[in-house]
Amino acid sequence: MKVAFPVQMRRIDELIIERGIPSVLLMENASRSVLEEVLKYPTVKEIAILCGGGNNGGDGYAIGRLLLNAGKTVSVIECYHPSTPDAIFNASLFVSFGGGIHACEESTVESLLSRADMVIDSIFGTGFHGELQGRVAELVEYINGLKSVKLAVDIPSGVSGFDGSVRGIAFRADKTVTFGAGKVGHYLYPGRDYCGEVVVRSEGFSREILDRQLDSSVIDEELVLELLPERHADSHKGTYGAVLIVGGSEIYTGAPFLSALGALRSGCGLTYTYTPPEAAAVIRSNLPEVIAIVGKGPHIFRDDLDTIVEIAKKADSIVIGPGIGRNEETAETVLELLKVFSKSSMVLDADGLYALSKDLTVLSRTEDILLTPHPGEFRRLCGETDLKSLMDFCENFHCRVILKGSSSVLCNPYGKLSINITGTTGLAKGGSGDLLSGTIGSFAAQTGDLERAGILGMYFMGKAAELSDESDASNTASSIGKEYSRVFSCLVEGARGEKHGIGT
Ligand SMILES: NC(=O)C1=CN([C@@H]2O[C@H](COP(=O)(O)OP(=O)(O)OC[C@H]3O[C@@H](n4cnc5c(N)ncnc54)[C@H](O)[C@@H]3O)[C@@H](O)[C@H]2O)[C@@H](O)CC1
Ligand SMILES: Nc1ncnc2c1ncn2[C@@H]1O[C@H](COP(=O)(O)OP(=O)(O)O)[C@@H](O)[C@H]1O
Ligand SMILES: [K+]
Repeated sequence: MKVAFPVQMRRIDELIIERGIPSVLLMENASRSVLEEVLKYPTVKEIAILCGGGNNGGDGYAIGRLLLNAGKTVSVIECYHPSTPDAIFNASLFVSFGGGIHACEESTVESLLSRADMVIDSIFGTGFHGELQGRVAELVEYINGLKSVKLAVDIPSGVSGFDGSVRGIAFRADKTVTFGAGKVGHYLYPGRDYCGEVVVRSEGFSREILDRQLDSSVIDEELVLELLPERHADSHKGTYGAVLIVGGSEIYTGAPFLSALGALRSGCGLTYTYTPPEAAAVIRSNLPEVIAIVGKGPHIFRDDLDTIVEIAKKADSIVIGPGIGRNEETAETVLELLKVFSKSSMVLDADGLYALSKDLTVLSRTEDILLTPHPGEFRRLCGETDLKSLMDFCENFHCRVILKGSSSVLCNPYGKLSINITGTTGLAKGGSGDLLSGTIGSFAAQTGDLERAGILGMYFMGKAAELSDESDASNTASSIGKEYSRVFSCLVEGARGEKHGIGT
């Protein structure tokens, strides 16, 4: 599902208006779709709408008029004077259809809000920046404490549509009705928490313009089915690629095992690991299908370089880092490997990223690398962890990065985002990152495309956690890796349903 940055959405609105649909008609269409969503709550009779001065406020006045016509009791609370032509027009229409407007400073506003069955937030939309302040912040905080149904128009006020960040207070919605396409800020935390259920309504928008203007996505089943490598009856292990995982140390003996589990279970033809002996023993006793090559010492050292390079000749992708540790010689060896493999398809994870932080210039020589840091690791590389910094980093170093979290974002050098929203708190436990890196390495070996592999890997691990029978608290990366089979089955069933018009 395509998603938009606010600036892209503004451009889409402009293009549609240039084609001849008046902006006020776009506003009417948007407001009608909100009306339909409100009418899905049959017990809601009395509604309070907070309106800002921009076009989001304009939507609010139009929604108010439509709700009055639908027989509801409606009060508008004016947070800012209407200032755009469409907001001014719709505010006056609301009044001429008998609507009542209250200034937000009025002392009766709180009791009016507490009486309402539903509160609609039409204060700010995609034009919001900064922080809610003064009386508006006070009212939003008051509303957040009420039991009524809360619905946000386009995006909850206080949430940045660009990156989901919230400074101070924001409206906490049960449902957010958005127009044309979801906004990036709907799907990234903390914004994702404030949106409740996100309903995308695109009546009146042109599919062709949306497709042409937008390249970022929230990863959904449809996209995954498009990207999933096919499996042919007439095939062999060579058809599905080979991955080499380099990692492990005498302390971290399980990480390469988890990474190899991800690789095996996501369909790779051959999985090689190169690890110190203690880590190889774990792999050999748990995953006999893996070709576990044993390193020379308790860590990956310079002495191992030649053998690793030799094995890598058989691999279509290389994962470096799971459990590799922070020994200084190991870090130097990792930097050497990055230079030697500069033309290979590589996933760099965990303490492989620690090694990279010692010399970021190595990135300028790599042609096809995906970094998979969590925010702590990314801060070490970049100094910041916000979305703009991530996008700048990928552009400057011409690389791909997955910034992992409760929502994860894959960013490419051209500012295209792929946002993963699958997953559970069962993944918030040591080991999940290792499982992910091997899964991505496996899909990279199968498809020859790291970005595609990153998208598939994130979705697979998250979906497997969702489908697992284990409770989130007691789930483990090794159990989640074993659930990949269910993800494949679900996708196949979904595809079959779609083919026969059943829907999923
Ligand atoms: N034709 C269109 O462009 C359509 C727009 N629509 C609505 O219009 C919205 C976008 O409208 P606008 O671009 O007018 O943006 P907003 O309605 O979000 O308001 C932006 C205004 O608020 C001010 N502002 C921003 N942050 C502030 C802060 N922290 N404190 C005080 N003031 C602040 C800005 O300076 C600007 O004047 C969308 O979210 C959507 O709801 C829909 O009606 C669909 C059609
Ligand atoms: N609450 C959550 N919801 C969804 N995914 C999560 C959650 N917590 C963690 N994850 C995922 O689990 C993985 C954890 O990776 P990482 O922090 O590197 O862990 P590890 O210490 O196991 O290497 C990431 O892919 C992250 O997106
Ligand atoms: K809003």
